[in-house]
Amino acid sequence: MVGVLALQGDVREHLAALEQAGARAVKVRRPEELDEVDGLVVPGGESTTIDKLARAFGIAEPLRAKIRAGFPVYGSCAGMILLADEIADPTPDLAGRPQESFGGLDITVRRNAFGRQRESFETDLDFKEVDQSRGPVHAVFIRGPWVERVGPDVEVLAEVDPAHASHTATLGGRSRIVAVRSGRLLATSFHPEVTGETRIHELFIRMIRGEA
Ligand SMILES: NC(=O)CC[C@H](N)C(=O)O
Repeated sequence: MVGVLALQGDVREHLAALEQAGARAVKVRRPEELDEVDGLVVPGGESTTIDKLARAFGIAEPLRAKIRAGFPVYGSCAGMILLADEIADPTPDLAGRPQESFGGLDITVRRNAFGRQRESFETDLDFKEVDQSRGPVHAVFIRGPWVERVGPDVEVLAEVDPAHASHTATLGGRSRIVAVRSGRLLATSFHPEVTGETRIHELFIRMIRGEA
């Protein structure tokens, strides 16, 4: 059974995508519920809000500990930010306390890297570790982050090619990393759960089962 962290964000879409990819999926909000699932999806939404709510619900620390112990987690968009060990531009809250992440992935992410809402875009990606015979992965980016640094144990699964994006200026003429994996942690800057694309969730389910 796979959980979706249900504090804020597009929880329902991830539950549906997991079911479509062949897993049973449930919402997870409380620390006890973490122990009932074999892996967790951290959805897209607003990473500062999810961070604050996770601390308020007392689930941030238990989740950090589980991640350190090898628990499989897939983070999409805000979820990628929450899995990153380092946020390039952490937003402080009203008390001046900087945004925190759960961490686990040895990467540095930049929030809203492609620009604001109106710079949201879609593109096709070559995505490693998924069935290529089903074509490229169509990716929707909604105020997504990109990955600015990857550690030695992090595998890059997909990059946005500046030639394919409407973002030549933002990208500065270079490709940007938008999907990574390290051990049993998976993260994408984009939202496969909104396009009917099931291969990323299928990959995550295979990772949980130890098949990928
Ligand atoms: N679609 C998303 O998840 C956007 C992420 C959001 N910009 C953040 O920084 O948390």
